[in-house]
Amino acid sequence: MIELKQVSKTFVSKKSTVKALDNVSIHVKKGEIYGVIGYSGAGKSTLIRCVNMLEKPSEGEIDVNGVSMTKLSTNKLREARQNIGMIFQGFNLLKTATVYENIAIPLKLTGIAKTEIDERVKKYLAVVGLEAKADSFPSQLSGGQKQRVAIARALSHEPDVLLSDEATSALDPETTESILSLLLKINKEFGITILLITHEMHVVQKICDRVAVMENGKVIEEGKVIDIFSKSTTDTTKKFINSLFPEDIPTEVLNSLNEQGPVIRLSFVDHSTGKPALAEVAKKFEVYTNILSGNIVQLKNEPYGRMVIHLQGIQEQTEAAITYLEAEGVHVERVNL
Ligand SMILES: Nc1ncnc2c1ncn2[C@@H]1O[C@H](COP(=O)(O)OP(=O)(O)OP(=O)(O)O)[C@@H](O)[C@H]1O
Repeated sequence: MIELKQVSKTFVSKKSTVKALDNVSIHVKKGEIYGVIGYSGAGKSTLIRCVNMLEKPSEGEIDVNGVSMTKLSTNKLREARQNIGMIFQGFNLLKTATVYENIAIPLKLTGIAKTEIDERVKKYLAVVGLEAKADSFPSQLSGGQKQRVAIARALSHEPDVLLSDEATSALDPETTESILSLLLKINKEFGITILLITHEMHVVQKICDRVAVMENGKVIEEGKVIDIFSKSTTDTTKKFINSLFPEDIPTEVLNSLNEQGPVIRLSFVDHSTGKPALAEVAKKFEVYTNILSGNIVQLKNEPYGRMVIHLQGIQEQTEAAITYLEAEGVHVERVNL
């Protein structure tokens, strides 16, 4: 549905040259929610802005729903953009227009008949749960409500693709949850393909099917969210995942525990793997298992858990326990400093 082929973007000014995108290739499939995560300056905004040609790539090709965006004339590009909705961190609503008008005005500009506009505004305000706010002005709405208006405005053009540029970054945690649920709902109900950029792993965890991790303009890891969680290879990706599993074990405690037996980090997909395997360890081997921290997060399609455990016992037994856990499909990492 969205394909970036070897896309690069270089910003050149008198003072500097910045390669914001460096040979990026990703393929977002029809109907999926695809996340791009990275720290500030990684190139995420440039990437998403290239998809609808708000930014023109220096090299490479971009296809959206079979249309080669990089080759379109200005007129054709305007047409193609109708098929690509976009929502922003700052909502981008017209302050002096009502909620109704914020959705209706852009529709009018595309030449849609008045009755059809009225139908669409009402339909999509209902989808985002804001029928009662049609006559309100943006200043009378909360941040979450403003983002809902922006989502209704994007949907009213009935696009195949929705681009989300840090749409929840300015919202509190509870409102973020409700907007993420809304994005899931519209993805499911309308089959809209969603490409989102974020710096919050929580957003990827909750709603994405696949994810690309960006650093210095490059995609450094890419794949199904569950695979990135369980098999990440780069420090940057690990840091993003670790943000969901705070461990906070003081250095002194860790050092003193390691003297009495290994401290290990277990990760597992599905509840059925981690905890039962640990219970078996306690039965089968002469080791005491002491849980130092643990958390299970719900990914879009499956749960993923992590625990930090201290195994106390003679080395032969603790090593046998680790081998057993690995054989049971639990990923084991030693926690040393
Ligand atoms: N119009 C521009 N002119 C010059 N440099 C730019 C321009 N836009 C972005 N850059 C540079 O390109 C790099 C990538 O920026 P980009 O905004 O795409 O990153 P980002 O991952 O979205 O970060 P943030 O979350 O902070 O916006 C940065 O070094 C930035 O300074």
